[in-house]
Amino acid sequence: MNKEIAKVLLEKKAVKLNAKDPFTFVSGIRSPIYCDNRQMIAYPEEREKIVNAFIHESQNHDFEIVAGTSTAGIPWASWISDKLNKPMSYIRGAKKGHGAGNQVEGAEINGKRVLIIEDLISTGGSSFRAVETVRKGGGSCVAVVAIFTYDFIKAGKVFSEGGCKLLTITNFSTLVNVAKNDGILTETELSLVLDWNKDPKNWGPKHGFPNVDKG
Ligand SMILES: O=P(O)(O)OC[C@H]1O[C@H](OP(=O)(O)OP(=O)(O)O)[C@H](O)[C@@H]1O
Ligand SMILES: O=C(O)c1cc(=O)[nH]c(=O)[nH]1
Repeated sequence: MNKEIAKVLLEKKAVKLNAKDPFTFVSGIRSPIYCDNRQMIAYPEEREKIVNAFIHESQNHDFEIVAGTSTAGIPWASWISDKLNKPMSYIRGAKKGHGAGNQVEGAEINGKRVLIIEDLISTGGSSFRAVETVRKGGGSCVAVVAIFTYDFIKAGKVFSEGGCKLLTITNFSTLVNVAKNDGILTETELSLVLDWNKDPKNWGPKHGFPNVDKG
C-alpha cells in the first residue's frame, strides 16, 4: 500500500483523532479516528499525487467512463477523467426528485465499462450502492478505486460477494505504520486507533458511545 499518500494525508491533517467525542461514521459506527480526504482538494501539489496514484492503481483496467460517487468522489473523478481524456459521470445516492430525475449524471453509462471513484471505504456500503446503481443503469463496473480503506472485513465481503473489484491506494495499517515511524501519533494514540480497528462495531458501545442506528 502507498506510504507516500498515507504520509500526505497525515501531514495535511486530513486524519483526525478524538477519543472524548468520537466521530460518527455514515454507517452509524463510532470512531476515535476520521480520515477527511475531502480536505486534500485544497492542496494542488498533494492532490496531484493522489490523482496520479488513482491512475496508477487503475492502469491495468479497461474502462470507458470515470464515475465519481456523490459527493466526495466527484472532484477526484473530475481530475482523473480530465488527465485520461475520458468521459465522466457522477453517481447520486438517490434519484433526483426534480429536473431530469437522474441518479447518474454526465456520460451515459448504459452498455459501458465504468470505473467508480470513491474517496474512502469503511463498510463499503456507499460505494457498493454506487456499483448497483451503475449495474441498474446498464453499465458494468470494472472496479471501485478509493484513496483509503480501513480494511474492515465487512467491506471485503461486500465486494467479493457482489462480484466487483475493490482497489485502494492506501489503508489503515499503512497509515498507522507511517504515523508510528514518523512520530506523528503518540503511543497512546496509536494504541487507541489499533484497539478501535480490531473491533470497530463494538468499540463505541464498549466505551460509552452507542452506535447510531441508521436503519
Ligand atoms: O464505506 P461506508 O461505510 O459507506 O463509508 C464511506 C463513505 O462515507 C463517506 O461519505 P459520506 O456519506 O460522509 O458523504 P460525502 O461523500 O457526501 O461526504 C465517504 O465519502 C464514503 O462515501
Ligand atoms: O465511514 C465514514 O463515514 C467515514 C469515515 C472516515 O474516516 N472518513 C469519512 O469521510 N467517512
